Amino acid sequence: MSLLKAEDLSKHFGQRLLWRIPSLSVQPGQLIYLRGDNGSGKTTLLKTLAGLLPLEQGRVELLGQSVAPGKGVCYLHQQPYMFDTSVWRNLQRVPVSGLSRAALQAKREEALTWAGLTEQRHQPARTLSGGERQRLAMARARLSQPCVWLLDEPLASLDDRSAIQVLELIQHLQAAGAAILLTSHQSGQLSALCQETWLLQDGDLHPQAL
Ligand SMILES: Nc1ncnc2c1ncn2[C@@H]1O[C@H](COP(=O)(O)OP(=O)(O)OP(=O)(O)O)[C@@H](O)[C@H]1O
Repeated sequence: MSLLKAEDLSKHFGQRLLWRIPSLSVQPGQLIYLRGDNGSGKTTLLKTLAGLLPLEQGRVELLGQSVAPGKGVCYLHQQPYMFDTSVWRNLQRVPVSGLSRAALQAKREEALTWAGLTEQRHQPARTLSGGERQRLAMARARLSQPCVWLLDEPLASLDDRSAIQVLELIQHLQAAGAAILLTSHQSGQLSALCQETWLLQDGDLHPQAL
């Protein structure tokens, strides 16, 4: 069963064809490393799969339904946006419906602990380190329980320790059955973890051995 499935995708900027992708699919528990040179179109592909950019043609479906931003698929930018308030209030800014106040509070606490940010609870989010920001962005996203995570350079500018912390969160999501598609220019840290690599090159998407 595919979680995310896309067919007949293409993207142009003006006359320039960025990529053409006949089909792709992502399964539960899959961790896929999307590679490609600068400018090959990785970010544009992730945003297209997240429903954040309009389709020129074809379709992108999550469990058989057209993708819609924020519904089951999340896209996280390499420099996540931080609301200009505390870490805790950043979690409070995420709209979550269908939970009692107490259950929502517990869910936020769990997300904070999951991301290893309990000590930073009252810290202004904009003062967090790069790794802490990435982890807070993941904790916020987790509140909406996406089943597909599209992570754009989650390890960029992180030292080894911070990268390991982020990778642990990614592995935890994967173990829980989420599908993760991520880009990175630091292949070394990913080769042991990813089941599959996709190379975006000259407008085509190629599955590739690591
Ligand atoms: N809105 C836009 N209008 C015109 N060109 C764009 C637009 N957005 C992106 N591009 C171009 O499309 C190409 C692909 O950009 P994209 O950010 O998807 O590449 P990338 O593979 O993620 O690159 P990097 O590894 O450097 O992050 C680049 O040449 C970029 O300048």
